[in-house]
Amino acid sequence: MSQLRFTTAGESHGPALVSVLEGMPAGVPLLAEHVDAELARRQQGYGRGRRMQIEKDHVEFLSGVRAGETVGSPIAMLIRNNDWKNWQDVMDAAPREGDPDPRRRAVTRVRPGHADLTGVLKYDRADARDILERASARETTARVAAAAICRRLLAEFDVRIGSHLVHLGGIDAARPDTLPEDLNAAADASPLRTLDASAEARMITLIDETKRAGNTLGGICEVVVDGLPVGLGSHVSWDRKLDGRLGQAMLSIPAVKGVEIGLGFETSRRTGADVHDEIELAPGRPLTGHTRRRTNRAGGLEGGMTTGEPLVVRVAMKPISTLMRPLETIDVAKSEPASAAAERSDVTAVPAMGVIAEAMAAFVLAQAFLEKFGGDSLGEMRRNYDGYLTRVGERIG
Ligand SMILES: Cc1cc2nc3c(=O)[nH]c(=O)nc-3n(C[C@H](O)[C@H](O)[C@H](O)COP(=O)(O)O)c2cc1C
Ligand SMILES: C=C(O[C@@H]1CC(C(=O)O)=C[C@@H](OP(=O)(O)O)[C@H]1O)C(=O)O
Repeated sequence: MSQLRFTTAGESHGPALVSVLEGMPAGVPLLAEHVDAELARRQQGYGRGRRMQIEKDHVEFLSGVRAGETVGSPIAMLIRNNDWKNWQDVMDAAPREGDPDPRRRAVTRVRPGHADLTGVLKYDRADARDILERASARETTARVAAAAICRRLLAEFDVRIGSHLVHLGGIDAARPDTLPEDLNAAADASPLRTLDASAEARMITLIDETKRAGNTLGGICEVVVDGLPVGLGSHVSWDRKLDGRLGQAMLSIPAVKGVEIGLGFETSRRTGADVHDEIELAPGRPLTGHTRRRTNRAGGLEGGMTTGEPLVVRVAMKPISTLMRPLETIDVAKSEPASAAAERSDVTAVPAMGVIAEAMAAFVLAQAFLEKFGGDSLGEMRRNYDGYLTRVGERIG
């Protein structure tokens, strides 16, 4: 079992979210503002609904951090839901049939594409609110908080994680051959987190039109990680392969339905000569053992291990399932056809999904770092890291 793990708790309209991260070494510099900066990035993105105007996510450390440094013990975090004050009576009371406020009635017109129907059947609940409160992507706030600490650890080893939106609702955003040095600074500067202003303008028009039609949109983000050393993960067992672990982490994000590493699905359409990355000597590149791939179609992974080239993962999100012009469904209380429940919703949340995908990558990579370099303190880990790179550097050349 990996030394590093996290768990989250909390309902979307409950008092707060909780995140507990265990296994972080002592000595990692950490302030609440590091976490808050990532929480704020997750809240961005044109196309989100009213909820994001209500929340201003802020972390409170309850344990594991002293005077701006981790101390090695579990780090418990609290993020309060501002919307709680508007929902407290709904969340505390049993639903009331016939109440004039629709929020106080049970959610029975289950939404196609959300967890509502499957959840009420599986957990034997009369009110789909008992399901949707936890299925909600509000939970990803707690993931981003835990991962912000993983990012702090990785930053100590000059690992940088960024993402940008490359597709929305049928419109591609151009991907420059050379990504900006600071990918997130460039992406975060625009409302949809693209690197293509002209495609983005068309996407914004599409979001506005889709909103007027009561419909929703999905899209794709690309996560890029640089600064990784060769050899994180392992080829020896299925559950140690880093590509498999990244795939699981990405697919656990609500509404994510596809993951590609490097060229991904495109590799199946090409011959080997146009897929595999030729290798050459490259003195002065310690992270790759002084070698270079002439291309990076593998996206930085071979045999379930990092090659030391940038890690490139694309993540696809389906359209949001709450439509303001609702789809047909059934009412599980009345056993009759109905229009799906719809109160408020995002039109699209793909830019936020990109930040969540970065977070999941940060967690999996921090796990892999700790497995490779171990250590109860940052200093111990650094000595192991330096020793490994020295050894790798002596192999070739
Ligand atoms: C950042 C983010 C925001 C989301 N916002 C909404 C929303 O406003 N309304 C909605 O119905 N689904 C929303 N979703 C998607 C649902 O949470 C998701 O579709 C649902 O939990 C069912 O899970 P599945 O799509 O993975 O099967 C959002 C997802 C993410 C990642
Ligand atoms: C609260 C967040 O996302 C929510 C995810 C979500 C869902 O069904 O997944 C539904 C919406 O919540 P509400 O029903 O309160 O409007 C989103 O706003 C968040 O990202 O912080």
